[in-house]
Amino acid sequence: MKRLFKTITIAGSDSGGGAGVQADIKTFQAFDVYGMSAITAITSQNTTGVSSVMNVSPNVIYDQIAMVSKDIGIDACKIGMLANTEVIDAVFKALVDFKIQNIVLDPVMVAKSGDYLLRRGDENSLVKKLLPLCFLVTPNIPEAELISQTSIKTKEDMINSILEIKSLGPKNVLLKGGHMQGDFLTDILYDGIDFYEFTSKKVNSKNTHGTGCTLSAAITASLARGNSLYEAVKIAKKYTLEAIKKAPTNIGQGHGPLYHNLNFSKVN
Ligand SMILES: Nc1ncnc2c1ncn2[C@@H]1O[C@H](COP(=O)(O)OP(=O)(O)O)[C@@H](O)[C@H]1O
Ligand SMILES: Cc1ncc(COP(=O)(O)OP(=O)(O)O)c(N)n1
Repeated sequence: MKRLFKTITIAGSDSGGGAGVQADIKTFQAFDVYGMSAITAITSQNTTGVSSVMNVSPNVIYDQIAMVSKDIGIDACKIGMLANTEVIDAVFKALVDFKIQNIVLDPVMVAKSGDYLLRRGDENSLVKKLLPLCFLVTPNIPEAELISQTSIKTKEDMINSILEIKSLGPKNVLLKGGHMQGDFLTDILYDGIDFYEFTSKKVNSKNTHGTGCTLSAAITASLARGNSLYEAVKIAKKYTLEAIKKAPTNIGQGHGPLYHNLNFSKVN
């Protein structure tokens, strides 16, 4: 009988299917882990932007996490869109109450379309409450600039920002370089001792909606499967790059989604 590793995404729904819970569940499937969700918000979204958002009540978010924790169990947990401080508080309580481990936080703040997904001014709640609980936090460049209160233009700036973020409590930091200029993109991982660089050629494509969600969900799935953090990031980068390269060209008029249907169940 087959046994599956169990993962949850605590994130918002993207009606367009390219980011949020939809991207995470597709990614979990590609890694052959059992995917569950605690939906934090319903966004009316397509490849061009977000038109409306309905936040799920903090009690219901807590309850979703409680129900799957008590019955099914969670090997690794990805956190994406949390809309405001009340939601952050409910998620914090559930993570503590149910002693959830292997927490990967993608500190989602603004979508590629420019729409705010976390209420402006509530970033500090995310930092203060959730960062200390995280096994890994995966900011992009603008998120890292905001969290570390530094400006990032160079690799040295990336390192300084990472050190600042690490001092806020997460066990490990992965600063994604997708927003940097140049033909090559470098993500930098810091485990408190060493820095590891993951560099790949930049794919010239506008179909990159949901790259951050996909990467963090892939890391979560790979951790659940028992890989080390370094291996998990390496495999997740490979998956995300492949998914960008194979992105379909007929989905929407704006930033289209990635191609998630890759079999990474045997990649270790
Ligand atoms: N055009 C691209 N070509 C190759 N890799 C990319 C490209 N854009 C982003 N990535 C990679 O996708 C991941 C997500 O990056 P990033 O765009 O920085 O995050 P976010 O989607 O949260 O803004 C990173 O590993 C980054 O290096
Ligand atoms: C519901 C929801 N969650 C997260 C995002 C942001 O996703 P991300 O992977 O950062 O990709 P872009 O939106 O920046 O392309 C989202 N849009 N919706």
